[in-house]
Amino acid sequence: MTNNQQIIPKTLTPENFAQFGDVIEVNDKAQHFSINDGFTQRYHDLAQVDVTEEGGRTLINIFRSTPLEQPVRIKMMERHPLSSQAFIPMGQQPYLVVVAPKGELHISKIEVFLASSNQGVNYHKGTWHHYCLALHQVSDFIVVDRGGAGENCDVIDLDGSLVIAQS
Ligand SMILES: NC(=O)N[C@@H](O)C(=O)O
Ligand code: NI
Repeated sequence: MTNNQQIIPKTLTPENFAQFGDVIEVNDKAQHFSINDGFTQRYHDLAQVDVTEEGGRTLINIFRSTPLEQPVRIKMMERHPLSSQAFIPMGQQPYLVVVAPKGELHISKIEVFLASSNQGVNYHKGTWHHYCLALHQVSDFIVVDRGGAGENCDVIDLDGSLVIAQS
């Protein structure tokens, strides 16, 4: 039996997520301006969509994700070496974001964030992450990622000894 190491999720902010990717949210630091006769504020260019390597094209998808049993054990990490991948929640539930810096995966570098339903995330190319982790109820996410040739998903299986504190 491996030792269980419990990880307490951090609050997701653009600053503490910067090494992994972008946080897609309305905040006063984001570039924004009035459009549509003043009836709309455009929060502009919030994430670096990077999908064109090796002739890739943009895909817009919906992921309908079922929550895993709590407490969530981290049993895998994956990365997309050819593209970014963005998750934008469509519902009202928070969700978990599990990431590690690009390059060689170091278990000790895994970080867990609790994202609110008002926050999307965009993993930069090569950022290690767990697949989509909904909480509390089946949740839909708009997912912007890459379609095209080439292997774009490296997966590493882990032993589940990293446990995310009940969220
Ligand atoms: N497999 C797939 O399309 N989804 C994963 O990449 C994920 O991050 O959820
Ligand atoms: Ni992914």
